[in-house]
Amino acid sequence: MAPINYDQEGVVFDIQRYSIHDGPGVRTIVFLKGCPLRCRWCSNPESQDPKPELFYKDSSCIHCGKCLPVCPVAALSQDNPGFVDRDKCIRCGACAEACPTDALTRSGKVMTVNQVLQEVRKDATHYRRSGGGITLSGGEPLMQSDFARELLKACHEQGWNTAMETTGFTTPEIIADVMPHVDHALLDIKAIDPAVHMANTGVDNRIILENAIRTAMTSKSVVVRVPVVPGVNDTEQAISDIGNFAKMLPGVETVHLLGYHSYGENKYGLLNRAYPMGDTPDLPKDALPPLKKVIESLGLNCMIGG
Ligand SMILES: C[S@@+](CC[C@H](N)C(=O)[O-])C[C@H]1O[C@@H](n2cnc3c(N)ncnc32)[C@H](O)[C@@H]1O
Ligand code: SF4
Ligand code: SF4
Ligand code: SF4
Repeated sequence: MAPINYDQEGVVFDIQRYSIHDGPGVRTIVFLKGCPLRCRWCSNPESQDPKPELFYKDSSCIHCGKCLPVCPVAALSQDNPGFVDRDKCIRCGACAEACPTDALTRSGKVMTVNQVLQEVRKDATHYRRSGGGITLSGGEPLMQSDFARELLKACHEQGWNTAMETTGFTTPEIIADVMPHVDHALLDIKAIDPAVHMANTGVDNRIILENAIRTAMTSKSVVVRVPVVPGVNDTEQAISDIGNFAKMLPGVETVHLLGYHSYGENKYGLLNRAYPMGDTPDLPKDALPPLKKVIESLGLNCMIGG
């Protein structure tokens, strides 16, 4: 195996410590920026653009004007200081550094594998006791495949368990390159019907379904995850289609059902974007147990949440 490149850089938008979700034991979740999908319900809209970007919180702006002169490309307006012309913005972050109230903040920073390791190491004693480790999430972690691979290799070198939340929308070569370094793959399947998938995520699901088979054949443990979204896949038929697909993946025994929530809505506002789900209510709690039964009737284990 090639030596680990600890200087490999990636764009990380969050590191969450002490998570008890997204893999076994206590986990540190490292969120990588960039995603080729545009799921209408995505709870992390700041994850989608591969580069760092600005959040602007109007209610925190005191109109001091300190952000205006530091912008090298005049992407901020005199009349509405925090409003960002996102086509002009070169993501330098100077305005966020100048802002005294954090009305402007930058999401995403370039980190090396070594820098992420130093952060993750703070939880390492909990990994040993709980069988936990690191989970790569996003965004789509496979969009930064070189960084993901080197980070996963470095974690294995430390003896830490690795997991990845992915939708697998990438090339077969990247699956073959990265997935052998993942102990637990949490594989999202959002819809089997190609038209439904395209209309709600912006991409064809053929690659995803083919790569799900490749992932199942490459990874040590794979769980299929389904965000259950009203009007998209919250019917017994849609869930049964996903269950039947999961059932034929080698080694897959478990499906997680995640009910749609609108927790990410406010972040769309901070990015000056409209929320694609409008006022769609969160999936009611009683909608999931019957769908769980559908999965179980296919001979699979099913967990609500995950
Ligand atoms: C933020 S995604 C990151 C991983 C990858 N991009 C994906 O979608 O699988 C992590 C998990 O959150 C789920 N998710 C995203 N938005 C959601 C929402 N509004 N409600 C419920 N689950 C959501 C995804 O389906 C996925 O299982
Ligand atoms: S991030 Fe840089 S380019 Fe973008 S608005 Fe702020 S100062 Fe201007
Ligand atoms: S520096 Fe911050 S508080 Fe001052 S005008 Fe700019 S966004 Fe508003
Ligand atoms: S694949 Fe995941 S990160 Fe990408 S848009 Fe969909 S939910 Fe968001």
